[in-house]
Amino acid sequence: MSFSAAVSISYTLQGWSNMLCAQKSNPFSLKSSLIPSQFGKKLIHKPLIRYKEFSPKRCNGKTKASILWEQGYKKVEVFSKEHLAVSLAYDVAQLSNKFIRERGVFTVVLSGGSLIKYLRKLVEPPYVDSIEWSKWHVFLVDERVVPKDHLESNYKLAYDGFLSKVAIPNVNIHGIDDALPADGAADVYETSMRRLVKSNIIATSKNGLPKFDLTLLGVGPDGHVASLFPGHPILKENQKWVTFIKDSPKPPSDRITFTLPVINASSNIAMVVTGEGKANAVHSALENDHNHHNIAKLPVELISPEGDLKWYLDKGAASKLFQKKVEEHRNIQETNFVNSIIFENTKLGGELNEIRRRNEEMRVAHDEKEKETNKYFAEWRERGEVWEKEKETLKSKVEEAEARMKVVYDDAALKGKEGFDNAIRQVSVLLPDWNFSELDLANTIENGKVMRPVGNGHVPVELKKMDGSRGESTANVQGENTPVKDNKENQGEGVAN
Ligand SMILES: O=C(O)[C@H](O)[C@@H](O)[C@H](O)[C@H](O)COP(=O)(O)O
Repeated sequence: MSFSAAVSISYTLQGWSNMLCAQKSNPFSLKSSLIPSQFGKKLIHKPLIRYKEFSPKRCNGKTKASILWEQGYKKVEVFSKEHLAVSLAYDVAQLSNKFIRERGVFTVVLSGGSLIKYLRKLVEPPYVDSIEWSKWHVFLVDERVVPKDHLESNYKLAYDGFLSKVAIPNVNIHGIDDALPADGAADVYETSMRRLVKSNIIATSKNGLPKFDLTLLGVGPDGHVASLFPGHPILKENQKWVTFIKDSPKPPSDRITFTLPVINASSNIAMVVTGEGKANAVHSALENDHNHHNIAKLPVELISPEGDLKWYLDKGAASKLFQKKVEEHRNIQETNFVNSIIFENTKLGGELNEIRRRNEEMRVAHDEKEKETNKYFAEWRERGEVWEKEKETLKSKVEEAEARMKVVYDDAALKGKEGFDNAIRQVSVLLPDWNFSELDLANTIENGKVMRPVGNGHVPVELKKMDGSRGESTANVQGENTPVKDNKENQGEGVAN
């Protein structure tokens, strides 16, 4: 099983773009759900994918999902500190099983520093009991030239924190000869490595270099790895497997260290880096443009193994990595925001234009209606004037008719029934619209009044009086034989016959 296969992660984010879709619990979560859709195009929100080789152990307790991405050949995973230890133990156990199965041994190289504490899960169940510790051979990638029980000793650090708690035989823990000075200690260490290569405990790379199964490295804030410091000449060492340094910028000054080619010959390298102080170094290693050859590279940038390389980072160490992406993301958000405003404006502009258009339509319709109404009023005014004139004409005709009727009625009053019938005839001629037929046929004179039949009785006939009002007509017509004289007197208006 290769390192990459072993590095099965609990949750994997596919590629850079999807990194932006990480869960909120993740420090790099950018809440892509807030990204506004842009003109129907939505940023695709891919769910976290559960990796096939997911191990429940990796998600125990408060451990959280991590972010993984690959940039070129580099695998980088960002964890909470707890999850980092859980994940690292799982991966180391997988590699241990793989190499022990394939080679019968597992050669592991340790650096000093904080790395040791991140191996703490290996000394707990299930690993403490399940790993074949007896098959392990442990080496130190660098060592301070101090006694093994010295507080500065990497051997002591690793032994106290890890090696003494698992069943690795002491003979398989390869520390330096602390009785020797740095140069001697480096030589002896290399010699014993050569012996182990010969006996096939340590595998050999195609360049004839020792090929360790797993090298676990820490990184200094200045970008150093092992005891290979920035700008130091031993960075160029390509003959020796193990060299020494007597002017280490990080105390103590005297150290031995694996050379860069030996480190890079490893089958697997795990870079375990935590804390914001390492963010620049991590950024240089993972995001620097490596085409700029004239810029002096940090030692960490020179880690480029034949096998697999994986970075185990915490939020602090990874904090500079995402800036470009965060910036890009922010730009996208800003662009989307501006676009959405433009879109809204355009929409509102459209709506406004529509309202203006409808308003204009209504104004035109209103004007039309007003014109029609004015025309209508003008017509009616005109008609009214005509009617007024007609009314005047009619009035004078009515007056004329009334005057003549007066003569007729007066005459009728003088002549009684016969005179009345005569009057009716004359009035009929004068007022042809009036219906006098009933009157003609059925009128009778009762008590001196002209009556007409209604139902079983008779009612007085209404005729126009001389003053124009309606009333019981012919009050003066009292009977066929009523003397004309009396009628004339009753009428109160003498009319010449
Ligand atoms: O002996 C040493 O000083 C270490 O081997 C050194 O290379 C160490 O690994 C880094 O400085 C990171 O150390 P931290 O992880 O403690 O920062």
